[in-house]
Amino acid sequence: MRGIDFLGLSRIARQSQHCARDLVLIIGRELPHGVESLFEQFCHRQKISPSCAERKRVFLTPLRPLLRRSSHWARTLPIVSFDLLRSSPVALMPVSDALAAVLAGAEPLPHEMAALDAAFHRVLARDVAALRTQPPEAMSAMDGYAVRAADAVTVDSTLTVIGEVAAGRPFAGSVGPGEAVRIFTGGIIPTGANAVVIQEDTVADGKQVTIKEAAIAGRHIRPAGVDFSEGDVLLRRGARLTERDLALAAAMNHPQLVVCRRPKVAILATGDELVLPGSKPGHGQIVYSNGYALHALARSEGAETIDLGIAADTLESTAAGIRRARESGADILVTSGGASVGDHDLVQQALRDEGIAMAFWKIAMRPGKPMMHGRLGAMRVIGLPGNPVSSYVCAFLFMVPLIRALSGRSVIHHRHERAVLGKDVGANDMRADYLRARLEERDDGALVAVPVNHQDSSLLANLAAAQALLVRAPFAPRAEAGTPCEVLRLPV
Ligand SMILES: Nc1nc2c(c(=O)[nH]1)N[C@H]1C(S)=C(S)[C@@H](COP(=O)(O)OP(=O)(O)OC[C@H]3O[C@@H](n4cnc5c(N)ncnc54)[C@H](O)[C@@H]3O)O[C@H]1N2
Ligand code: MOO
Repeated sequence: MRGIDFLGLSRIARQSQHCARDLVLIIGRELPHGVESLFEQFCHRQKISPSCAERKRVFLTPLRPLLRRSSHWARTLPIVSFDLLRSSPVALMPVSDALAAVLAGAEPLPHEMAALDAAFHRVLARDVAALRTQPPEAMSAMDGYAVRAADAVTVDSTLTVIGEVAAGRPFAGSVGPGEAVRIFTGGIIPTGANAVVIQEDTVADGKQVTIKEAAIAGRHIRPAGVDFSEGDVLLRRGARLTERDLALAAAMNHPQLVVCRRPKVAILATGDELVLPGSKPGHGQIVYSNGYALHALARSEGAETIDLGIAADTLESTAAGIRRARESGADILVTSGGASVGDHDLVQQALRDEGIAMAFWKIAMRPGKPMMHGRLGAMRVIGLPGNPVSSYVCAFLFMVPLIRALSGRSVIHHRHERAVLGKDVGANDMRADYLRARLEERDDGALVAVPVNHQDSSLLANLAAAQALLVRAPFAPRAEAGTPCEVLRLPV
């Protein structure tokens, strides 16, 4: 038997139990000879049953039969997979566990004041109550005449105009029997009047006005407080302020609002091969693209971004980039590239040298398997894979909710939407799949998700053409066009 012993197996199983799942599968690409008996010994010592019954917490199973199986449990169980042939087992963390790890302890950043004109898209740190009643008094909704309805129920009644009220210029007197006051939209209804007759329904003649359409009590009058009353809480903590919210806050008489500080996201690319767009790439060079999507995505979520440029494929250069991120006071460091297992993939080592507390490396997802996450002091680190689609998809799935949580937003998760498959998809393996898909609308209004033909994680043209990620759970069975599926809409 290669590479696995009793202690190794125990370590794997202990690690697998740390992911706080009710049920865990330990999966080997193939099970080395003898591992079953080790597993039985392990289960015996841990007092867990190695058989397939419902009470068990840990299963050992070879991958192939599992993939062939389409029974309910194989499709729906959370999976932690370990390569049993390696002496140091490597876990692929389930997406939901990885997201929980990224979001662990992510509290809203400290509060600050923002003037209204700088508060667009900021996140409220406190509920906002109205400082006044709106409108503060009954107001006219139209240009016309404020009257006592009882005096103007008959067509052709003639009233004496005793004054005028415009927005901001109230009428000091009161309207008595047989009297009217000329009024304009936004004018305060004078005492005594209880209706407005619009000017199109009147004939004016000097100080006299003749009513051509019977008045109705309350007509064209906005009662005091019809919009809101002093003390009403109309904007809630955690809301990202829209332009409509800003107008409302202004009407509530708030010149500034208490918001959460924006997260600072530092972005560090790695790779000797990268050259900037517009240059003349040499043989084997690749045009840098990931950062453009990452900066824009982070900013559109309300973060401030810091560009740390491109580190060379050396530990020194990568570590220098990481230190610049710390010096800049970044809340989040996002690296791209160098996350995998190649000789030039140095990000993990550089982060470890800088003292990172690594939470995970490798997720059971496609694209994006080699993503890593950890903390360097207060700074959260998301190590994205270099492939452009992997880097974007991971940023969308993990960086965005983290930015939202630190920004203080009450809704941080992407919304899964129901759709139907636009074409057949094959059975999935142990990694959750995030297929780039176009969205179409069927005649009956149903949303149809059509996965693009080529899903390779280097294909930016396909990513740009997609409007959604079609989510396929680990071990999802083959599914035919027309069957329900779940999608995450990509930002527009
Ligand atoms: N033996 C294995 N090889 C690979 C594995 C594995 O498990 N075993 N995983 C594959 C997967 S999945 C991914 S994803 C990639 C990720 O690798 P890295 O994070 O180390 O990325 P790089 O090697 O640095 O780059 C990959 C690819 O992307 C290009 N790149 C990188 N940064 C940028 C950028 N800022 N703009 C545009 N393009 C970029 C880079 O030039 C490479 O072509 O590893 C697989 N390999
Ligand atoms: O999983 Mo990697 O992210 O395919 O390219």
